[in-house]
Formats: sequence, C-alpha cells, structure tokens
Amino acid sequence: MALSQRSASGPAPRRGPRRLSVEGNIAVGKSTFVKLLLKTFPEWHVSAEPITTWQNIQAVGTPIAGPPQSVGNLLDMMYQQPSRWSYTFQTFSFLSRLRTQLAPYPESLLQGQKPVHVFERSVYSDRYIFAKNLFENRFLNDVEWAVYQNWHSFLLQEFHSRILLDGFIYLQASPQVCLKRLRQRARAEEKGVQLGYLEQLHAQHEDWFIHKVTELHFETLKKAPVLVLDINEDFSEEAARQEELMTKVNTFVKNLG
Ligand SMILES: Nc1ncnc2c1ncn2[C@@H]1O[C@H](COP(=O)(O)OP(=O)(O)OP(=O)(O)O)[C@@H](O)[C@H]1O
Ligand SMILES: Nc1nc(=O)c2ncn([C@H]3C[C@H](O)[C@@H](CO)O3)c2[nH]1
Repeated sequence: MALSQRSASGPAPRRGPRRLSVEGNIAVGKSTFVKLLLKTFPEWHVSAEPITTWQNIQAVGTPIAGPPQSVGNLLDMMYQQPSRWSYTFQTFSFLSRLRTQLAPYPESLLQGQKPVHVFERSVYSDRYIFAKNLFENRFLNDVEWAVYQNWHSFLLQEFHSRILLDGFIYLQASPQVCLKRLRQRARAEEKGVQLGYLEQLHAQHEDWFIHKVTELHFETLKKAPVLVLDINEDFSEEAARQEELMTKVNTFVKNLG
C-alpha cells in the first residue's frame, strides 16, 4: 500500500543533505572555490581534504602521556619515494576520505531548508584519479593495484548507502595554469612536482568526467551528474564571474531533486 501511495504522488521525498564532491587537479583552486561556495551559501557544509592528517601521521597506543607524536609526513614520503610509499599513501588517503564521507552530518546542516554537504575530493578520485595514475606509472605494482582495488570495491559495496554522492563538480583548468598556482602556493612537499605529473592527472580527470572512458565499477557512480566549470581565469576580483559560477552550482544542485 505504501508503494502505491508513493507512485500516485511521485517519488518519496529524499531525506538528508545533497552530497557533492569537488574534484580537480592539484592546485587548480578547489579550496579557493569552496570558500566562495561557503560565502555564497553559508548554510552549506564543507569537508576539506584531510591533508594535515597525511602530513602528521600520529603514533597510536604509545604509553607516553601528552599529545600524540607525529611519526612522519606521509605526503612528503610519497613524493620523495613513490615506489616505496604510494601503496601506503593510498591506503591512508582512502581511509581518511572514507571516515570523512561516513561522518555524521552536523546538526546545523540538518536544520537548513535544502542542506548541501560538499566534500573536497572523494573515495572515488582516490581510486580513479590518483591510484590509477600511480599504477599506470608503475609506482603501484600489479599486486598492490589488485589488492587496493579488491578492498576498495569491497568496502564501497559494504558502506554503499552511507557514502553515496549525488554529483560531482569538476573544476577544470590547464595543467600549465595548475603548475603556476602550485608554484605560487609553494607547499613544501610539492617542490618536485613537474608539469608532466599535472598533465597525467589532468588526463585522468578528462577521461573520467569529459570523455567518460574510465572504467568505473559502481553503477551509482556511472550515473552521477557532473558539473564542469572552467576556472582557468582568476575570478578573485571578478564579481560577475563569481556570480555566474555560483548560479551554475545552484542550478546544478536544484536539478539533483
Ligand atoms: N581562480 C583562481 N585564479 C588564480 N589563482 C587561484 C585561483 N584559484 C586558486 N588560486 C590560487 O592557486 C593556489 C592553489 O589554490 P587552492 O589551494 O585553492 O588549490 P586546491 O585545488 O585546493 O589544491 P590541492 O589540490 O592541493 O588541494 C592558491 O595560491 C590560490 O590562491
Ligand atoms: N598520491 C596521491 N593520492 C591521492 O589520493 C591524493 N590526494 C591528494 N594528493 C596530493 C595532491 C596534493 O599534493 C596534496 C593535497 O591535495 O595531496 C594525493 N596524492
């Protein structure tokens, strides 16, 4: 009976916030863009990429009193010695992203009329951008890639409904523009990043979001809507461009239902 009532009045209203991931190359401007989102839609909630967790791996279970000690900077180790540390990095980046996607919504978000939760990158870009690229460069060997994909698929199937995303915002800029922004930001661990690496990551994004040739292993992911925004231009002083970008995001979110 409940089913027939639903079909008579359209689909059952969905509960919970719309969940979006902002994707894009290194230093394309995701954090900057997300700040603009929050300025425009202050009632939305953003989960930043957990980079400081990767830069300060905490010792666990040490008997010493006081705050946990950092035992290493895994981001730096991965860039310094990718063959040795890429697999370890991907296990930890995935785990921290999974935790972020599983975390309960803040109470304030649930009180909003149209709650939206925005993530900076996702468990999906962990696999279909970064891990895939490391494998294609042989920084993950056949065994590591097979093991990674095995537990990635298993865990995503297990957590299925709790980690679903409603859509992706792909921030697009040329690798040259990303390199300029990366150099300007000057994050210590990224000193050795060259144009070639950004070109590879750009190609991975384009394959997934534009050419749609990346083999995806989750049905919901194949169907997820994608909003592509060109952010080659500096919009920091351009109010009209900012408004144009925010209108596109607003329309995209509204169309998610
Ligand atoms: N549209 C833009 N025009 C010009 N500069 C920008 C723009 N967006 C961001 N920047 C600058 O580029 C640098 C990188 O930006 P940001 O930290 O937002 O990138 P990100 O995509 O979040 O990086 P990461 O991939 O490391 O998480 C910063 O110095 C920022 O001020
Ligand atoms: N290898 C690798 N795998 C990931 O899943 C991943 N996610 C982010 N990064 C790097 C890019 C920036 O330097 C920095 C901040 O985004 O961390 C990653 N590197």
